[in-house]
Amino acid sequence: MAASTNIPLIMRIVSASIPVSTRAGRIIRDILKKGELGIVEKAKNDLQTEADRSAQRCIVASLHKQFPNVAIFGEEQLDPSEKFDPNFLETSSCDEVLTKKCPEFLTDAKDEDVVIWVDPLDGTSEYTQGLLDHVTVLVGIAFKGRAVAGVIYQPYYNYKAGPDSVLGRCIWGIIGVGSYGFSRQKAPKGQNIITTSRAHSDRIVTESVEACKPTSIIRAGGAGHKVLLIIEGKAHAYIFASRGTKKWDTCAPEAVLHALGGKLTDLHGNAMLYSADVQRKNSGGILATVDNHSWYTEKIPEHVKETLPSDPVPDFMKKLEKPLVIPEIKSSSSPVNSPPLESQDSQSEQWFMTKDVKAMFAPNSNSSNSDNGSEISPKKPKPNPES
Ligand SMILES: Nc1ncnc2c1ncn2[C@@H]1O[C@H](COP(=O)(O)O)[C@@H](OP(=O)(O)O)[C@H]1O
Repeated sequence: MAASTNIPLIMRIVSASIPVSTRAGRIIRDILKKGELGIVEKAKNDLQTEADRSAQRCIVASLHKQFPNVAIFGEEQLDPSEKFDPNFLETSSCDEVLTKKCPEFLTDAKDEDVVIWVDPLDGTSEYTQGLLDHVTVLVGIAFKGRAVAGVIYQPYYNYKAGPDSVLGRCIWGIIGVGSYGFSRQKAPKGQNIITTSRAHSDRIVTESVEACKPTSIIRAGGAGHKVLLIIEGKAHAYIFASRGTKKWDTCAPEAVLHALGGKLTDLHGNAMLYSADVQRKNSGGILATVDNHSWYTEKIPEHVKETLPSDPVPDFMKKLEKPLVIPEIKSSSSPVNSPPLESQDSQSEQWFMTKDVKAMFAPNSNSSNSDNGSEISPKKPKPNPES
């Protein structure tokens, strides 16, 4: 049953996104089982399957039905005339979320403050190659342009563990509430394990990883999966010196990581921006860590940073009132140790309030991009993201 509207919006969206992403995960498994993947090459090295399409239809239709005035952006551009099977609508909610107290800075979130970023199948390339634990479903929730909550469903979690194991798991997090659904582990002491892309690597990606002096490198698929490697202590940092990922790849993982005291930023250490009018590409690359974030940003070569500038600040952020500091999340409250690196981060996150939240829905003047994904936006700004 859908949650009562007395409950703060962000809590209701997270509560709804857990069964929705779980359902999408089931769709992904069913399609692979049938073996009819319907692979389309959207661009060089960028695949889409029937699982991406069907999972997105389920997620977007289900969330839109429950939150008709919230903007939703999905990775896949789908044919709107295609019939949607109402059996794939999921409108239940997760009670566990609703028992948590909404953090104060999110209690008054209005429909127009919120954007939902959906990657129905992160790790598509790995899905087609049978590397199934790399696959995740990502539902990220942004408030006033920043990632604040996320759901990561891993449909093939436990798939090698035998027929008696429960297949799939759901990880979720809200900044100020915490992250749930996984077992947090320490990254090994005395090592510096770095994870990066396996399918979209190049010379610059490798050079940037090497500059951070890894003791070993894990080349893995999916932004969601790589953030899970960090929060479960299998890697110390996720580094991707490329503009290849988009907002739907990072919003949910960023929020889950941030909610437990970690950080996901661009390679400069600057915040990712997730309002409706941002460009879709993460043009400044990705750096995700639980500890020692600034140690890594300092190690990235300057010439790499020059080729990967931070996202341009969208118009609405330029009209900000004074920055608002939100509760700092302490990673030390959980058993995570530092990599063998010298400095500790002490930067506190800064959050911003806009004078006029509607401004964040204004179309932006950036150039267009053929890879916009799809949009359901009740305030009908035609986002015009830059490539
Ligand atoms: N050069 C590139 N071109 C297209 N997509 C890219 C890309 N680099 C990264 N991505 C996308 O970013 C996500 C994480 O990449 P990776 O698995 O290589 O770490 C994947 O999303 P999807 O699997 O949802 O398409 C991947 O397709």
